[in-house]
Amino acid sequence: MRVTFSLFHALAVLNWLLATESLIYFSLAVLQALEDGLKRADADPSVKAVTICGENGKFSAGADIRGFSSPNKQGLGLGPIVSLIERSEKPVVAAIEGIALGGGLEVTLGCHYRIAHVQARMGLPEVTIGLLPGAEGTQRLPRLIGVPAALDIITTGRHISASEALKLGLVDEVVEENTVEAAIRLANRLIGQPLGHRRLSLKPVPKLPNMEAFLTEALVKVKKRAQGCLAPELCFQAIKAATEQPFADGVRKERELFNILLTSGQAKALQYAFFAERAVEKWTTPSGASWKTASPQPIRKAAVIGLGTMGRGIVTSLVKAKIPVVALEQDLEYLNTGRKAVMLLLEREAMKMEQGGQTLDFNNPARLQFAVDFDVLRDVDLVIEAVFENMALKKEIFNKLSRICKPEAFLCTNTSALNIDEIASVTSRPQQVIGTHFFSPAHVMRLLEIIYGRHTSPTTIATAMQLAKVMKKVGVVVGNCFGFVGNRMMFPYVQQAVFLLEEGSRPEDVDQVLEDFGFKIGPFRMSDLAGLDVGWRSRKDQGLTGPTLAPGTSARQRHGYRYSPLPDLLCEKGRFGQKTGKGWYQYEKAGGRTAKPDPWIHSFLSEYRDTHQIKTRFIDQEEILERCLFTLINEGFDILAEGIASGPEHLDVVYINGYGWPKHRGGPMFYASTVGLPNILAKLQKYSEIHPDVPQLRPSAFLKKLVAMGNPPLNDWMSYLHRQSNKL
Ligand SMILES: CC(C)(COP(=O)(O)OP(=O)(O)OC[C@H]1O[C@@H](n2cnc3c(N)ncnc32)[C@H](O)[C@@H]1OP(=O)(O)O)[C@@H](O)C(=O)NCCC(=O)NCCSC(=O)CC(=O)CCCCCCCCCCCCC(=O)O
Ligand SMILES: NC(=O)C1=CN([C@@H]2O[C@H](COP(=O)(O)OP(=O)(O)OC[C@H]3O[C@@H](n4cnc5c(N)ncnc54)[C@H](O)[C@@H]3O)[C@@H](O)[C@H]2O)C=CC1
Repeated sequence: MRVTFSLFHALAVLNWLLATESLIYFSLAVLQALEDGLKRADADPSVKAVTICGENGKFSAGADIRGFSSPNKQGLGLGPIVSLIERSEKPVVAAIEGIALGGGLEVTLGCHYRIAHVQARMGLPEVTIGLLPGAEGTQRLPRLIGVPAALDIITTGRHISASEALKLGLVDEVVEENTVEAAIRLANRLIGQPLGHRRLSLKPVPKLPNMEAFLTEALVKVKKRAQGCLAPELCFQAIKAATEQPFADGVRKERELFNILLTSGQAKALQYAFFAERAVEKWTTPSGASWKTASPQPIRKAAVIGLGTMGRGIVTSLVKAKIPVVALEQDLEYLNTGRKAVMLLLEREAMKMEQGGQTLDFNNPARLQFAVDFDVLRDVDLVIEAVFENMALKKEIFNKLSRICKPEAFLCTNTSALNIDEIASVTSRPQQVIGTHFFSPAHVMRLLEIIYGRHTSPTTIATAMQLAKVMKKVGVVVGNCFGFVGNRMMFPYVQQAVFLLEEGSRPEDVDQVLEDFGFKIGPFRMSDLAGLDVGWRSRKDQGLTGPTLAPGTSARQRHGYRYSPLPDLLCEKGRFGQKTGKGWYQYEKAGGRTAKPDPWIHSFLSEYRDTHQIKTRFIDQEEILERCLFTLINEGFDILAEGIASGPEHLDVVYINGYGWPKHRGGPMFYASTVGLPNILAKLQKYSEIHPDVPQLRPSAFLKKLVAMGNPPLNDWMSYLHRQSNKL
């Protein structure tokens, strides 16, 4: 950031570079230089007006987030600097280009006027990193744009466009040309004019006829959206203070609330998640392939095969990303059903986009084409297969694709668990075969698990990662194993949930504990939503249930380990979840969404326990939480040890973006580090002794090693993988 002194006697401009670093966020040095520059401008009689702008076309991304966890908390001095700007007797104009976020936007609120470039984005995203705008932003913004708009921007942290900012009155002017020059021109025009009415701290908060009722209702909404996250509610409290107290008292309240958040575990977890998401972009594989050296290929046209639950969402995402797409089904009947579903999704998306001033063009056959004939795939650059989860079918499709598609085309599978190498083996181009595992609903969920096989080339991985970015998804590169990262960790979690039902819990008890922990939905609500038949089909294919099961197999054992047939029994009764109106819960109708505890399930479980002579016991919340979460985490340690993921942040990003893990708890591996690895190990050992026939409860060797090495911080875990430990 720099301060530009605009001289009165001519349009000569003195540029004063405040920071030698070209960072877009504040360091302590930038803040110091900003303060010094302002003081010098005030003291210099030849300076008549001041313009503040950023370097390299970007105003500022706010404070350096890493500074919040450093001992000398960088950025804490910004509030007084914003006041200093506001008090200046010389007009100060902000020239906003690129981004003005967090403390960056708060600086502009101290300025007397704000000019933004038409492509600039603004926002106060502190809430997303567990904080609130602590440089007096919660007090100035409501005074400028009113309480409802300020509440929306501060409690959601969303970015707004320059045109929205202009409508809200957040900026005074939007320009298409050089913003700094426009700001200097304005600054020169303002010289000598009164500034009192432009100082936000002196203005009252605009009144609403029903402020109290509005705030009461708003708090309910904020809390509902927050799902256990502290920052949105404290943002609300700070804004409420602006409506009730004079500016100085409001600022004191803002500081008090900011300090609560700053020292909370939630802020640490959310800031960890911010950097984890960026760290996974820099992918590497054990063979040495890396984002640094691999170049993505352009995708000018794509195809999706199968327009079921997943295919529909994938097509929608591709259309939204402006990639022309061919959508293919097995016959005309399926095609028509799929087409209707896709069009409905696109219409809804178009409506949402229109509200934000954007358009979505999908009625053009050059953008979206429906077909049943594989021949139309000859010119596509990339295919995403999303047919039934069946290896024989997937192999048939890949063999066909390999023969029909042009040699350079990439072949992707949306399988949720199957072996990528086996699928690739039937093609003549295994180096261009990759798993692209979307999550349901695919046009909404941000995660894209990208699974490389033994022969997958670095170019293919880079292309899939680039595709994720274009589709506005978070790509996470992982290795090939049954269930990859996400589902492999999910299996023991769901398995424990079902075992708990056998032992005495009810679906709603287990779900409640995990939802209270912060999951968007518990494991049983989630199974009902995804469809119980999906897992049933997979278990039948694995020979765990169904006609291929060896006669005489014990009902509750497979391969010598504990097995629960409960989900199979439900499917045999046609209870597939929401789609059939009955699953672990009952619904108002087939396709219904509101889960109600089902007395039928309660008596079914009771009969089941009687049949298998299981003594029902009361299971407390602690046991439910520990058995579900610690087995999931335990599997995560095995995944790391096997090199399936290159670091714990990969697992955390997968869980936050694909499985509804509460972001303010930082992901399962971060959570494990906060609980303490010795505690997790001790609990797993305890439960494993009670249930020796459940291998998933046996502590991972890597977890044991980390505990033996003294419970190192999460950042260091991977360095212990290949180190010898003589303590084991
Ligand atoms: C900016 C982006 C939109 C850019 O996105 P994109 O182009 O996609 O690039 P990225 O890959 O995301 O980022 C590139 C690169 O930059 C890194 N980075 C980006 N922003 C930051 C940042 N703010 N800090 C650190 N690093 C950042 C990013 O990690 C990438 O690097 P890599 O990881 O190496 O790849 C996007 O990046 C974005 O959205 N950034 C975050 C923006 C944000 O959240 N800003 C808000 C920050 S918090 C803030 O600004 C608050 C304040 O400034 C308030 C000051 C505190 C005042 C406190 C006063 C109260 C005093 C009370 C205490 C008193 C004590 C007492 O009295 O006792
Ligand atoms: N449902 C979910 O939540 C998730 C599913 N997946 C995976 O995505 C894939 C698809 O799953 P769903 O969409 O749920 O299945 P689905 O059963 O809803 O849809 C599959 C579609 O594939 C079509 N199809 C079958 N054979 C075909 C062929 N030869 N040619 C063209 N189309 C054909 C079917 O007609 C059907 O419309 C599976 O591999 C599944 O494991 C992955 C993530 C989540």
